[in-house]
This record gives sequence, structure tokens and C-alpha cells, in this order.
Amino acid sequence: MRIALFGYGKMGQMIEQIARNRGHEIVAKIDENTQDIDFNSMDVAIDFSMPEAAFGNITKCFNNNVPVISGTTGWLDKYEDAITLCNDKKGAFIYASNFSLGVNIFFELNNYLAKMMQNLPEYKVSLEEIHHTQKLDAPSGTAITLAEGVIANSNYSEWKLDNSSDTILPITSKRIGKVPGTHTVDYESVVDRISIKHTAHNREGFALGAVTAAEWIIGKSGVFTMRDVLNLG
Ligand SMILES: NC(=O)C1=CN([C@@H]2O[C@H](COP(=O)(O)OP(=O)(O)OC[C@H]3O[C@@H](n4cnc5c(N)ncnc54)[C@H](O)[C@@H]3O)[C@@H](O)[C@H]2O)C=CC1
Ligand SMILES: O=C(O)C1=N[C@H](C(=O)O)C[C@H](O)C1
Repeated sequence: MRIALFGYGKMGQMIEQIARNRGHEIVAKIDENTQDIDFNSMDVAIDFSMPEAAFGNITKCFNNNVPVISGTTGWLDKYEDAITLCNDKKGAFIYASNFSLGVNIFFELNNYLAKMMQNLPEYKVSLEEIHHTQKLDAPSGTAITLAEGVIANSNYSEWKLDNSSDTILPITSKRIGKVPGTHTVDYESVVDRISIKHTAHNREGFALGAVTAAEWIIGKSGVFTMRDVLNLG
């Protein structure tokens, strides 16, 4: 498979390593200075760039009939526009706030736990995410997906950073050293606490998930998620 990397930072470099080990070819490494892009040279694009760059990169790929795997976070105000364009162009698209197998299982667990806790108002929910100090967006995309999972299965109506009430689900973001990504969901009552936590030890899981998604999307058209790729039901 001929892969073009949109963004060749920490994640782009990790994806290159995993993709080569799986027998794929990296045909382009695109960054903010790239002038000419040969879209005919690629079978699939993987975008791990920056919040302000992601939508433009995705748009160019759809306009050139290239399937897109999108891992960049912090651009979701334009997500619906990306879906519309993908459908108009009969393209293929997967966005995931987190491509790792472990986090996608964690998402399922989070939804299940939220359903079980739905009618137990004595438990207050809160989310915490910890990442490295170079991270540009807060809260993390993963924390937003977790919050959306809780909200869909509870009486909370919205999430906010560092702000809570009976209807506002609080998210706390911490930036510490080189932490690859740690997410915790807490249910706290006066008598006890239930916590679920995912800790990434490195970036390999994110990169492997993105390459697996790229392998999976070849030959398909439509908008998909990691639930489809991982067959999580
Ligand atoms: N969905 C997931 O599983 C994961 C998502 N991420 C997200 O991926 C993104 C990238 O993360 P890192 O690699 O750690 O960041 P990074 O800062 O190390 O790399 C970003 C790269 O994007 C490049 N870039 C800037 N403008 C560009 C443009 N117009 N086109 C192409 N490239 C451009 C920069 O030159 C830089 O090298 C972030 O949004 C992060 O939150 C990170 C890890 C996992
Ligand atoms: O920027 C990162 O590093 C990460 N970003 C993603 C996010 O915002 O959730 C995924 C992962 O936690 C690492």
C-alpha cells in the first residue's frame, strides 16, 4: 500500500516505522511547507498534523479521490463539513480521536459503565486527561469522545473544562513532561469512588491502529469509525 503522511512529527514518524514493518511504502511526507502534492502516487492518506491544518488536508484528499485516515484532534468544529464533502465526492473517511485498540475498548467500557450509572444520581462523574507539554489542544480528543459517551448515557447535557454542575460534566486537562496519554473517568459518591483508567505507555498503539485503519479502508467508500475497523459491534 502506498501511504502519504500528512504531518511528519511524533506520530507521522511512528506511523512510518510501523507501516514499513508491515510492508507498506511511504510515498510522501507532507508538512506546512510542501508545495506540490502528487495525489496519483498514493493509495491512502494518513493525517496527523495540526488542528488548523487537518480540514484543509482532508479536503484536498477528497477532491483528489484519496481515502483519508484522520487522527488530528482539535478541528472537530468542521467535522460535519468533512462528512458532507466525503459523501458528495463518494470518498472514504475514518476519523478517530484515538486509534489504539486499548482506548477503543476503553470507549466501550465507558459507555457500558455510564449506562449502568444512569439512574444513580448520588455519583458525580468527572474526567481527567494528562498529556505531554507539546500538546496544542485541550481537552484531548479522547477526553471529548469519553465525555460524549457519558453524556449520551446520562443526565449530563454538556462537558466543560474545569467547570461542573448537576448538568455540566467537568474535564480536567493536565500537561506533564512527555506523558503519551492518560485518561480517567471517575464516579464519586460520599461513600466510595469507581474509576476506570487507560494509560498509554508510548505512541505505538495509536500508530498501529492508524495503519490498520488505512489497510482496512482500501476499496471502500463511506464514512467509518474504529468500531467498524475493529468489529466492535
Ligand atoms: N487519534 C490518535 O490516535 C492520536 C492523535 N494525535 C493527534 O495527532 C496530531 C499530531 O500529533 P503529533 O504527531 O504528536 O504532533 P507533532 O507536533 O509532533 O507533529 C505535527 C506535525 O504536523 C506538521 N504540520 C503542520 N502544518 C501542516 C500542514 N498544513 N500539513 C501537514 N502537516 C503539517 C508539523 O510540521 C508537525 O511536524 C495532534 O492533533 C494530536 O492530538 C496524536 C496521537 C494519537
Ligand atoms: O496529542 C497527543 O499526543 C494525543 N492526542 C490524542 C487526543 O487528543 O486524544 C490521542 C492521544 O491521547 C495522544
